[in-house]
Amino acid sequence: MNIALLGYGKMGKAIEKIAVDRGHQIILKVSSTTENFSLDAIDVAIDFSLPTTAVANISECIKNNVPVISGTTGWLDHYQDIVSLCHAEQGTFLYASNFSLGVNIFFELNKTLAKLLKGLPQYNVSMEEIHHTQKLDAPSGTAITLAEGIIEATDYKNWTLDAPKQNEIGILATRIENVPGTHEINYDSEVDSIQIKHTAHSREGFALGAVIAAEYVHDKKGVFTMKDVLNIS
Ligand SMILES: NC(=O)C1=CN([C@@H]2O[C@H](COP(=O)(O)OP(=O)(O)OC[C@H]3O[C@@H](n4cnc5c(N)ncnc54)[C@H](O)[C@@H]3O)[C@@H](O)[C@H]2O)C=CC1
Ligand SMILES: O=C(O)C1=N[C@H](C(=O)O)C[C@H](O)C1
Repeated sequence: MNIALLGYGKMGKAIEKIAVDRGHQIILKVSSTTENFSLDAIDVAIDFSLPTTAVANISECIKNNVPVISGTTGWLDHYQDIVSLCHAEQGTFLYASNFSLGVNIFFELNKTLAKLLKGLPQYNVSMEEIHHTQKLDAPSGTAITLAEGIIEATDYKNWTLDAPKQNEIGILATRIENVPGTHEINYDSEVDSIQIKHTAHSREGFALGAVIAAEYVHDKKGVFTMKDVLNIS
């Protein structure tokens, strides 16, 4: 496939390596210094840019009939606008807060654990996400997806970065130099604790999942998620 990288930072570079190893060509790299670009001859675009640039990048691809996947976090207030645009233009779009195959399994484990603990109010849930110090958004997109999974399965209503009130999931966002991404969910009662945790050892897992997702969508139409890619029902 001919791939456009919309964002050529830490993730763009990790994706380039894996895409080339899998036989693809990177024919466009867009960064903050790119003034104009053409999407001619692009089979699929991969957006890992900034919270402030993702919506424009994704819209441009959809309007030019170029399938696009995005891993950029921090822009999700506009997710439904993008879904509507994609349907209106009969385009192709996939967003994932985390492309790691392991994290997508972890999302399912999280929902199963939440369902199991729904009837046991003595367990109080909380979450910690740890990332590198350059990260622009907090909490992470992954932590928001995890919290939404718990909210869907239980009586919790919201997540918060502040001290949690009744029915709120407290998220602690910690920033430490060079940490690629760690997410931990804790259920604490007076007598014991249950914890589940995913630790990324590098960005390679995110990048591999993104290339696999790009390969999946490039010849399809519609709005997809990693559940479609991984055939999770
Ligand atoms: N969904 C997932 O699996 C993952 C998501 N992320 C997210 O991906 C995004 C990028 O992460 P990193 O690569 O670590 O950030 P980064 O800061 O290293 O790279 C961002 C790049 O975007 C470029 N950029 C600026 N304006 C642009 C524009 N208008 N169009 C295209 N590119 C532009 C910058 O020049 C920079 O190279 C973040 O939102 C991060 O949270 C990061 C890792 C995994
Ligand atoms: O910014 C990052 O680095 C990451 N961002 C994503 C998120 O916000 O969840 C995914 C991953 O944890 C790394």
